Amino acid sequence: MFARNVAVIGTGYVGLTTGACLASLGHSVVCADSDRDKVDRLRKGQVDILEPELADLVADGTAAGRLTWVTEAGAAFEQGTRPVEIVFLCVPTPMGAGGLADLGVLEAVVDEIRTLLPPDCVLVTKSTVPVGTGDRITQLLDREDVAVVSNPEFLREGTAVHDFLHPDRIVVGSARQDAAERVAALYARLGAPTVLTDGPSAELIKYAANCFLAMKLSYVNAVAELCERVGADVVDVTEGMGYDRRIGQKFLSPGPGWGGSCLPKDTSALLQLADSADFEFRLVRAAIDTNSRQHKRMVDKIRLAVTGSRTGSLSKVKLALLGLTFKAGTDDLRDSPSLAVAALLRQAGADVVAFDPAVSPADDRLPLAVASDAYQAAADADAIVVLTEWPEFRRLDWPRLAACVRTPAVVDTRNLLDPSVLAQAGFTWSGVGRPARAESPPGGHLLTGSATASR
Ligand SMILES: NC(=O)c1ccc[n+]([C@@H]2O[C@H](COP(=O)([O-])OP(=O)(O)OC[C@H]3O[C@@H](n4cnc5c(N)ncnc54)[C@H](O)[C@@H]3O)[C@@H](O)[C@H]2O)c1
Ligand SMILES: O=c1ccn([C@@H]2O[C@H](COP(=O)(O)OP(=O)(O)O[C@H]3O[C@H](CO)[C@@H](O)[C@H](O)[C@H]3O)[C@@H](O)[C@H]2O)c(=O)[nH]1
Repeated sequence: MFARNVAVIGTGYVGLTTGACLASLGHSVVCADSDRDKVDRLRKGQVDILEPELADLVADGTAAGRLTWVTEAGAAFEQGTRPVEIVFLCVPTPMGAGGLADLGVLEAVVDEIRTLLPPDCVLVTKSTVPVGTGDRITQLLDREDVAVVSNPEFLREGTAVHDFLHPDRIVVGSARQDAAERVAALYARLGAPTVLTDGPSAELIKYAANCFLAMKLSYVNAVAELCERVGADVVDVTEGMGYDRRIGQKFLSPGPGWGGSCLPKDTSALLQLADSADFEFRLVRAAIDTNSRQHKRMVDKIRLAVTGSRTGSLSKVKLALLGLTFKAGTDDLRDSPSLAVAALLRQAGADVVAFDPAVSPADDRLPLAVASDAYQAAADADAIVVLTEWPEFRRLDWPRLAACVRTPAVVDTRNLLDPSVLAQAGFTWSGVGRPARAESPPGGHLLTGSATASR
């Protein structure tokens, strides 16, 4: 393998993982971020996101001299003795006006570095960008010698390092095949299937994949609703669906709705892209609508648990919310369904106190009270609502919680808890797509082979 000189611009979930993992593969990487405090912390080996293995890779790469840190994107090209050959753009592309991806930061960075890029280098977009962005970057650069390549990233938060080093596939697209191959060669040691294609196809693969995942989740949330109406159990239904290898067991867990920094913005951006191509992408529209409805459905469930009616008043009702991050294993609160449900509960007049193992009570990003543990959050609560599937919630002392609350009711929007454990502690339990039970259900059982259901 040839070790390459690489620059990474933006050191968030994607950029930091990219930089640290490429360094672990033997490449020399200089990481640039405009957030000076973050760069100072990284220089000291401090990683401020919750990602297993990332801090170790950062420390190893820094100690080996293969990872260095700068604050100006342009300064990334002045490091080391050999010129930077490949430059990754890993800056944010948040949801902008009308649901379009906001390319303001990305374009500003391209403008900042266009004259500073070393001759004959490759500029790679790893940020998620709409189809046509590669062509736009080529125009903005106005440099014949610099090739533009799309290399979308598919890592998940909470398993970012693992996903980067064990990818299902690598996608590289460009009008310049030689440049695409140079980028693909960076990952050669990973032995992953590699799709070499044109720029627009690579850009679309990213959106098409994320929107497919979002549709799968909205479908499963709709199946869960149907289960409730006809008396079926979604846990057994999805297990039975998932053994079909064309469907698979993963991404079949119903919940309070899908969220995070990617699926919501990417579904919106794909809708806008389709719209601009005069195509009404009704499936994606339905997935988004089903998701917003899911938040409201969770509030109705809570009303039912607390007042006995799906339309009962939540005014002055005290609710303990367990889980604020958009899924377990991350500290990311961006577009979290928990926050969407919490906002609806507050609008309905409820008094909410939350606990999340990854969110500090001193965190001032949140418009609600955060307790330092589940027992404090549950004090005098009319119901406990599980919103994020942190495994530690299963291990809570439920009899102790029963002694803290005003009414022993649990609404489990992730089907995380064992209803029989709760029943023993005196709680009523309601989940999503499952009959409300006091005892463990018989469950779908596999008579031969072994169950492999997982997210
Ligand atoms: N988070 C994910 O799981 C994930 C996965 C795949 C793809 N993506 C895509 O990757 C991109 C980045 O996402 P993220 O979650 O890593 O974002 P992030 O917000 O975690 O990190 C972005 C980083 O860019 C830095 N930055 C902002 N402006 C800059 C500038 N002008 N110069 C240098 N640095 C600058 C910020 O300080 C921050 O450290 C987005 O397009 C996103 O859609 C994200
Ligand atoms: O069975 C499931 C699986 C997920 N979710 C929810 O779906 C959302 C998204 O989860 P996940 O996809 O694991 O989160 P991300 O880390 O945002 O990863 C997605 O978005 C990234 C950014 O584009 C992509 O790189 C990843 O491939 C893609 O999975 C979260 O709210 C989860 O709680 C469920 O409700 N049920």
